[in-house]
Amino acid sequence: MDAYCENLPKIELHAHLNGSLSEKTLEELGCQFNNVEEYQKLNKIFGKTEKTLEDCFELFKIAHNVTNNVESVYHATKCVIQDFSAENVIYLELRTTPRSESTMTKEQYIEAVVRAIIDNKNNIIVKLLLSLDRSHSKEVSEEALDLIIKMKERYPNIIRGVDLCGNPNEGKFCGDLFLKARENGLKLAIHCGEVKNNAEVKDILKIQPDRIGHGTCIHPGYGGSQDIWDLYKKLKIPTECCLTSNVVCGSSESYEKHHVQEWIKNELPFCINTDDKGVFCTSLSQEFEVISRLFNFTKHNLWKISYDTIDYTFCDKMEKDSLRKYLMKWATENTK
Ligand SMILES: CNc1ncnc2c1ncn2[C@@H]1O[C@H](COP(=O)(O)O)[C@@H](O)[C@H]1O
Ligand SMILES: [Zn+2]
Repeated sequence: MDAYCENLPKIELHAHLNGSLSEKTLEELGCQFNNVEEYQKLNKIFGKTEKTLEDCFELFKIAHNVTNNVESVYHATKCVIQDFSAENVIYLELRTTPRSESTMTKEQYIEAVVRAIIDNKNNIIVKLLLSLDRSHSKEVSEEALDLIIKMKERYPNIIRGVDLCGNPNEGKFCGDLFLKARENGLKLAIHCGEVKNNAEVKDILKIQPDRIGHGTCIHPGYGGSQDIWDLYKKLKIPTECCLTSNVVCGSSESYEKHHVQEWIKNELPFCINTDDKGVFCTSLSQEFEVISRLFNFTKHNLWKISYDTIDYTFCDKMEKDSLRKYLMKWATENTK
């Protein structure tokens, strides 16, 4: 099964650039050995306390310290694309928060990421989602959104959507920003219910994002409420599940108790993702192995997850059709 998960053509829809850097990439970017170890420390403790989610947000600073100029942002993006491609990810939606540093503006940051995407599209389709960080002030986010809209007009085939990310215990969801993003042709993928916050989850669901991230605390068995779950079941918004991320951060008690089981039981749309494969020391193949073990999935079940995920991507119809064709052909050649 492990080889099958590795070989299966996969679709990754929830990967944060600076959380996805491998040990090798961090070293190439000049990261010290002890900082690389620190970046990966959560996976080693795997002990989950309430504090680990908070710890996690500290770790991104390690990557941010070495992706602080256009060359390093370009290199980081290139390496992450190549790493995903090497494990047979055929379609990747990478997300990142535009960041300014003393040597680059947010616009130059986005340009560097886009350039790396354009230069590294062998055997893989890559789209970009730009993130707003919930811990930033509304003014900062408004300005960032205007830039995102401008850049989307410059690169309409690459920049496809907006994400809301950042420490879920900080800041808040500003619905009007996302409505504006949508009016300007951007798709919405919003981190939703990573921690219990029923009022916010309701506000997010009400604007009907195209996808939600995690969805941990929506079901009543996981801190949500019955009316929120009923609303979710009616809307059937595809949920980006990131099992290892949730277990390592402690937002899920264990793989066995992960909320994805409610999606499976109720036949609700979900996809499997890595979130931050560098920080959590995972890969998309590994996430497929986890889910296959948990639910005794057959090869066909796993293939179907990959195939259904095409529906939830933010690419054009023609690209979706070509992905479907590719997976169909792969199935006929690999299912004996
Ligand atoms: C663990 N669950 C999560 N929940 C919410 N936001 C997360 C996250 N994991 C990562 N990020 C967001 O992604 C940024 C790093 O990548 P970029 O600098 O944008 O490429 C983090 O700073 C955080 O805002
Ligand atoms: Zn995330």
